[in-house]
Amino acid sequence: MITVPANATLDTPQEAPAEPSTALDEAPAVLVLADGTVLRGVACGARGRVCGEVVFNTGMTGYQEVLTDPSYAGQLITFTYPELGNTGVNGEDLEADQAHARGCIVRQLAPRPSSWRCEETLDHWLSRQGVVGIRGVDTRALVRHLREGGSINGAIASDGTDPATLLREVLATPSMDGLNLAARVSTREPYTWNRTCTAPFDSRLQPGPVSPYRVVAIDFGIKRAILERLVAHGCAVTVLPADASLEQVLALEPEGVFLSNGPGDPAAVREGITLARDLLEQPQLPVFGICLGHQILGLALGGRSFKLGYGHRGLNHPCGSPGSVEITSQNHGFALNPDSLPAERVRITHRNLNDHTVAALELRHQPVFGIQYHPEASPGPHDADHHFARFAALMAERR
Ligand SMILES: NC(=O)CC[C@H](N)C(=O)O
Repeated sequence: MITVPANATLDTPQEAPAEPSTALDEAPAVLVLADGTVLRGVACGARGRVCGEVVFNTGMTGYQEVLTDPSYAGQLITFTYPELGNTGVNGEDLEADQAHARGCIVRQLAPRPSSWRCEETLDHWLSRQGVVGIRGVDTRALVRHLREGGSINGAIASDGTDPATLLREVLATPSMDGLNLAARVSTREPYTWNRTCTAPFDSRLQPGPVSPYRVVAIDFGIKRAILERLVAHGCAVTVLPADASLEQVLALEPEGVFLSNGPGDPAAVREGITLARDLLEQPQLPVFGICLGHQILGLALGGRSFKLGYGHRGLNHPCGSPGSVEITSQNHGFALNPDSLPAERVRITHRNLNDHTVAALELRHQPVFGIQYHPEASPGPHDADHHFARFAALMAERR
């Protein structure tokens, strides 16, 4: 029997701090594709209606990194992982200052996130970011449809717009292909970057150089994780806008130049292709391109790009070179035509083992290489992080 002394004052129980509201929107929403397909669901994120290319990502983690990756600018992303938002949203796992995806299509939104890093619910963050979402969609059926018919334009509406009206809007919306989307997401002003990720995950890192390698990164939609990995591998980075000229780059006396990832059709990034062509005239200047940067290198070499059926967007894509396989993080809708690359200058070093498309290339006689996949991961496996060390080694050799 517990007795409480008469003079004891039992504090009145403090009101538990109000949990952030996790009540989900129950308003109807609809997804319409350009081929007339209609999928009904429930609103989440921002209310409204958006049009864009409907793509899918098969990753089981990393929804926050994907939604903020500028490479997804203008796209409506379907997540095949059946429940999203499990760990909420935090202020660190961002690849840019804002979400760049326009829409989010999910099977189920976790009603109550659970993570010590959670700062707000995904639903609330999507709403603040202006990303129009739809949940309760049969994402398996949708992804099978996209795989069979290819990526396609579509629209999400949670503002009561009827499917027929929405279809007319989709059909009236021009394709993004052929547009220079990199120019829209690139920085307007140069800036420097010297932070690495808070938890360097690569214990194999060699001690950095006495003075960091001077790297100029061209921002076609650069992911923050790439900047962090360059710094982790001993670089001090100056980021220039997508339309930087050779003179602006060389004025910074770079030891290496990085061509970044980014959205849209690589053939439309004309200033970037011109710059890459000029950089290739500097025979001893190390150049490293990732994803869009890799494609721009290939185009600058006289190669041609083409659009994949439904793209590669996920975290488990095997890419191989003789004797080795890397499990890679991928997000691209275009690829380089291997037969269009000049074999006397270019060696294709890696292929995507799912469909044999070009996954990486290097120049035979210059310190230049391109990676179609994402060695910075974020999200995804870290198998390919060594490509950053390879870039650093090319600069170290020239010191
Ligand atoms: N992540 C990227 O850099 C994407 C490159 C290009 N926009 C593509 O879709 O292929």
